[in-house]
Amino acid sequence: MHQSIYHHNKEFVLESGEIIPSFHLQYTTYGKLNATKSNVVWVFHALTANSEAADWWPGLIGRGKIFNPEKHFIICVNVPGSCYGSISPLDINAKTNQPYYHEFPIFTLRDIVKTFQHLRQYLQIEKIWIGIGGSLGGMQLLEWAISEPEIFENIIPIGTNAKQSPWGIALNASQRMSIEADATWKEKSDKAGLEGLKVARSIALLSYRDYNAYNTTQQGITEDSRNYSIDKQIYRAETYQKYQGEKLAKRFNAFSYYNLSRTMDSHDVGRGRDSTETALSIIKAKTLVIGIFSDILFPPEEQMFIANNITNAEIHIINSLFGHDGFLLEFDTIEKIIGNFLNKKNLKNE
Ligand SMILES: CC(=O)SCCNC(=O)CCNC(=O)[C@H](O)C(C)(C)COP(=O)(O)OP(=O)(O)OC[C@H]1O[C@@H](n2cnc3c(N)ncnc32)[C@H](O)[C@@H]1OP(=O)(O)O
Ligand SMILES: N[C@@H](CCO)C(=O)O
Repeated sequence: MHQSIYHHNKEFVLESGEIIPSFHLQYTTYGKLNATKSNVVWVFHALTANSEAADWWPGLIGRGKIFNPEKHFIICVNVPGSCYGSISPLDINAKTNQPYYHEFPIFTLRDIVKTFQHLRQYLQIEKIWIGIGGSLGGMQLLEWAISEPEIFENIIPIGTNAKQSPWGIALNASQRMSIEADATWKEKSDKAGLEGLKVARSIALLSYRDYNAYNTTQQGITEDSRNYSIDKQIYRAETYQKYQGEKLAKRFNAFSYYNLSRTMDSHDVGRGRDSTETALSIIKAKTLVIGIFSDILFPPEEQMFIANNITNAEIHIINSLFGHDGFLLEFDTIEKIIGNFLNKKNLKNE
């Protein structure tokens, strides 16, 4: 594993028209580029992950796995706006000499892809054998496969969409409202909005799981409250929500979260390209779309829409108890589907 930072010390114009003096990207690589540079696997991470893809996708990336550093050159880049090493709201704004905080510009998916294209050129990568990503990662992948259709040989978008849905926007807007309602949110401090962030994660989690998941894992009351009277009992589903909020607040910040949710809401591969369908039809890569039946955030209909509009795309919808988060947990099933796809297409995986 190798971690690096790419510094782009030139002005960068965002889709909004805002100009930033420079940007930097934290990226992690596993394995080596082969002589023909034909073994690149570009992994795109989701909302709160980082560039260390083998850590959060251990069932897919690693020695003996389908994406194997002994054979492949695997790269994952932390998205601009996130808090794991790339340009972020906590960085110093050269114009004010203060952290950006609330002034951090929104990177659209198209802006993110443009920063990745600079990194690709810097690394002298001409072709990407496989691009793969779930959720926000899939959004990056689709946007890139449309803006540079010659670059990707194969793409595997998972649990994602081509345009953020009103449902997704409503969920993100509610999460932003919870951050805005935090009395500390207006403060210029790294810790501003952390209580609101906890609530935001709790709201988000409801869309990452579903009714059955909670029924299966969060029945009943906590051990501690077993002898309490009925009005004082504490429900496991409640402590779960609270715990998940606390857990995120320990490793993330409200500024990155707020901004990345705006990034997601701006997602529309059809913007300025006639229509979403037309945009998807530009993709030339062999495409495997994977969805999850229990995903209520990016439901199977959205996966079918993607597959129906990309020439010869293959689609699989899998079962998972974990809803949307199934893309981070159903390794065995996903690995098998990818393996079959590669075999069927006679794609060498050497
Ligand atoms: C630096 C970094 O860490 S970034 C990279 C890591 N993060 C990422 O990659 C982001 C993507 N990953 C994720 O979103 C998550 O890790 C997932 C979806 C893969 C898995 O989610 P998890 O939270 O581990 O799973 P799950 O929903 O089953 O919850 C289990 C946790 O809740 C706790 N829990 C379960 N039920 C309850 C309850 N009733 N009350 C309180 N806590 C509970 C468990 O003890 C466990 O705690 P732990 O995480 O400290 O071990
Ligand atoms: N659990 C994922 C959900 C977003 O797809 C994350 O935290 O990044």
